[in-house]
Amino acid sequence: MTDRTVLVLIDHAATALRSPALELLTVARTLGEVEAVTLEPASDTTLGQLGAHGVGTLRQVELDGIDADQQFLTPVVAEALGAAVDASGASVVLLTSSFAAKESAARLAFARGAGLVTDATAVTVSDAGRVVASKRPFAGTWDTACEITTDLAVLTVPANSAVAAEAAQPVATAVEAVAVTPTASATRARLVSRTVHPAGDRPDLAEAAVVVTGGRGTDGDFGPVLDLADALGAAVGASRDAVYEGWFDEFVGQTGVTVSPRLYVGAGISGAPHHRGGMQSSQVIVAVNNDPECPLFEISDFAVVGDLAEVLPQAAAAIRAHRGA
Ligand SMILES: Cc1cc2nc3c(=O)[nH]c(=O)nc-3n(C[C@H](O)[C@H](O)[C@H](O)COP(=O)(O)OP(=O)(O)OC[C@H]3O[C@@H](n4cnc5c(N)ncnc54)[C@H](O)[C@@H]3O)c2cc1C
Repeated sequence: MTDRTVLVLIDHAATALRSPALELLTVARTLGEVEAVTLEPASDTTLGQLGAHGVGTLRQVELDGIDADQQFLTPVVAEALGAAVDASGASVVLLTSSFAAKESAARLAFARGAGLVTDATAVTVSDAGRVVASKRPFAGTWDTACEITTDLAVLTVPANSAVAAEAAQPVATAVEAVAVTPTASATRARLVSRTVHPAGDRPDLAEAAVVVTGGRGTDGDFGPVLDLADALGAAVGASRDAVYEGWFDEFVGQTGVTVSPRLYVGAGISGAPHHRGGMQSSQVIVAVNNDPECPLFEISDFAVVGDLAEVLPQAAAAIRAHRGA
C-alpha cells in the first residue's frame, strides 16, 4: 500500500451511511489510506460503519459563524473539504455524483488547481502512481480513461460503480475536529428552504441498483412500468416529457436525476441525448420500444421491439415465476 491518503466526503453521517458512501470507501481502500470527512456530527452507527470499512480518522468539520442550514451551500462544502485536505494531507478526494457533490468537487478543484473527473465509474492507479479515472461520456459512444497529473485529484463516483465490502481488518475510528470559518463569498447565497422528501417503499432513484423508466410511449399509463419495477424491486423514473405530461413525478436525464444502476430498463423512451446524459453509465441497458429505429437501442445491451403494454407484463410475470413469487 502506498502512503497516499484518500479523503471521502460522507453524507448522512448523523444517521447511517448509505450504499453510495460505503461504495466510495471500498473504492478508496484500493487507492490508499482512507480518511473520511463530514459536515454533521457522526452517529455511533456511522462510526461503526467507518471502522468496519477501515477508516482510521474521521475529519469532523465544525463550521463557525453561519446558520446550520448554510452547511449545505456548495461553496461552504468546498471550503470545508479544502480544510480537511490540509488537515489530512490527502492527495485524492472522493465524493458521490449528486449534482450538489459535483458542484462542490468543481469548486474545490478550481480553488486548489486540482484535476477533476466527475462521474468516474472506475478509479485505478497507473504504473506511474497516478490516479486514473474511467468513464463513458458522449451518450455512451466513448470509453475514456483520464490520468490526473496534479498533486491533488478530485473525483465524483456514481452509485453502483462498485460493490461495497468491509475491510479485511476493522479499525477504531478517531474523530478529529476541523474548525472552519466560511468566507463571506462562500455564504453570499442564502438557503431559504430545504425539503427532504420522505422515502417511499421503493429504492431512491439516484442510488438504486435497478431502475425502470417510462416515457411518452406509455401514453400516460405507468401501470406496466410500476408492475415491472415491483417485480424487480426497482426504482421508477420517467422521461422529462412524461413528467411534463403529469404522468410521473421524477425524470432521469441531463437536467433530471442522474442514475447509474446495474440494470436500467427504458420503456417507451426514444433515447434523446438529454435523457441519455443521465443514464448512459448504467451497466446493463434494456430498451423496450415499438420503433426498431429508436435511438435508445444504439446504446442498449438488449433491445426489445414491441408494445410496452404487452412486453412489460410478460417480463414481470416471468421474473415473478423465476423467483417463485
Ligand atoms: C434543455 C432540455 C433539457 C432536457 N432534459 C431532459 C432530461 O433531463 N431528461 C429527459 O428525459 N428529457 C429531457 N429533455 C427532453 C428530451 O429532449 C426529449 O424530448 C424527451 O426525453 C423525450 O421523451 P420520450 O422519450 O418519453 O418521448 P418521445 O421522444 O416522444 O419518445 C417516445 C417513444 O415511445 C415509443 N413508443 C410509442 N408507443 C409505444 C409503445 N406502445 N410501446 C413501446 N414504445 C412506444 C416511440 O417509438 C418513441 O421512441 C430535455 C430537453 C431540453 C430542451
